[in-house]
Amino acid sequence: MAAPIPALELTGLSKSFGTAVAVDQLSLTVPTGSFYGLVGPNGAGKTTTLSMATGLLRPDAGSARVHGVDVWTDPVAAKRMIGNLADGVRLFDRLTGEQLIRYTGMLFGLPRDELATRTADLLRLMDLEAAAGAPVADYSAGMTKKVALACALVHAPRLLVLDEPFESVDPVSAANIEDVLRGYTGSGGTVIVSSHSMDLVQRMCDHVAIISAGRVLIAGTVDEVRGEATLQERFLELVGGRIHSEGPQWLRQS
Ligand SMILES: Nc1ncnc2c1ncn2[C@@H]1O[C@H](COP(=O)(O)OP(=O)(O)OP(=O)(O)O)[C@@H](O)[C@H]1O
Repeated sequence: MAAPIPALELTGLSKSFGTAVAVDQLSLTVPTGSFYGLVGPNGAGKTTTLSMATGLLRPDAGSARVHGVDVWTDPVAAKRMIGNLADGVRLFDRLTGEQLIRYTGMLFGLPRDELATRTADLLRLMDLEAAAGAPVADYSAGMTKKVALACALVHAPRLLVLDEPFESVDPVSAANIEDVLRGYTGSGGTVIVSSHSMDLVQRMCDHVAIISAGRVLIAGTVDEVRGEATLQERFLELVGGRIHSEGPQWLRQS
């Protein structure tokens, strides 16, 4: 029997900025229906990888396929299947939260009635109903993150690519979002999420890849990767870089 087509398949992805290699022949297979965590130290290449995987940044080499569709040769078909919460991408923040979600849904050609229902559902889910009529420019960091996440969900994509989705999000909203994402993967959707929270990845994800210096150090199910240790311990063991110190002398207060 032929192997099932993965939700996301990255093959030999590479990207340099000048002489600095950000992503170095990175390959990764994200199975359909998985909740996949991408972790790594600052500057490891997570955002660069996800930007190339979602059609935002052209790779120097390699390919990205979403459910078998090449992101760079057939971008329209691929992007229809992707919901993307990207790091550092500007939103049309003169729009209100409600307008921004509706506008995003319109770009995907959703019918007006359906869009009204989805927008209302998403505003409720993200606890943004009270702020729905305010311009996104006036939102807090966490509210901005939540409205961007709502935009990523509105067209019910088959693959969700979320760069640090819980950063700045309050615990109640995070728990609500977590429930929705679990329901989504339970129904066959796929999530790939980058995070610095090992606890969150260990709790939520069934697969994880640890990347460092633009390469995959290890990838597999969370249980395979962590073995007998916690994910945090495994991460520190593989990535290194701990400085066992109480800080410089000049900082000490006594
Ligand atoms: N537009 C750019 N121009 C120059 N260098 C860049 C650019 N984008 C990323 N880099 C470099 O590429 C490397 C990988 O960056 P990237 O943002 O992908 O890391 P990251 O794993 O997402 O880090 P963090 O956890 O800090 O968000 C870093 O060395 C960074 O300085």
